[in-house]
Amino acid sequence: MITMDDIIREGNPILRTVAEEVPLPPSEEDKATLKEMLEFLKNSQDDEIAAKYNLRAGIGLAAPQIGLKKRMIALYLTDEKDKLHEYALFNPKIVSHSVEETYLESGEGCLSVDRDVPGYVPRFSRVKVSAIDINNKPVVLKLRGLPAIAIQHEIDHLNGIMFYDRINKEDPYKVPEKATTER
Ligand SMILES: OCN(O)CCCc1ccccc1
Ligand code: NI
Repeated sequence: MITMDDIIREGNPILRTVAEEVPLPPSEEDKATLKEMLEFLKNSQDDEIAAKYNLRAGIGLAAPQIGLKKRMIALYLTDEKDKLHEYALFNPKIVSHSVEETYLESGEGCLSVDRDVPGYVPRFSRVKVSAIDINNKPVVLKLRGLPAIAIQHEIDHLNGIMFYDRINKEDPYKVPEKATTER
């Protein structure tokens, strides 16, 4: 199982590389890895398992965070309407997005960043993402709210971008002009 020992921390150059597309159909090994990434998220949100293995709770994970320069991400979270968003995706791509921006009022964190970095992280309010699922089926996701924020955070990891790269350097709490607040 994936534990915090497997999570690459900032300073490791892997987090600053552009990950490679996964050749399709995905190999058994890549499918097993993607399943393990999703399993990690579920474990990290299970109080007992998280305490037993000292896991930090995460709603998303990108393959570079476990040292793999491959375009694979997993998401496991519920949105404000209590809908579960459980995704294990190969080669995700934002195909369109709103002009409108949003940001988490609490700011963002990252399993690869062992420190608080305060400030608003501007994200597109709504995104349309195309990807290949674990069964090699094409999927198109239209997301808003926390799921939209989370998938943008993960796709950023595939492009070597950390959440704090997007915080306004002069004024971290400057509200992005096209923004609505995500609480
Ligand atoms: O890359 C995933 N990860 O570091 C876990 C935290 C993910 C995350 C945290 C806040 C807002 C969006 C996404
Ligand atoms: Ni992260």
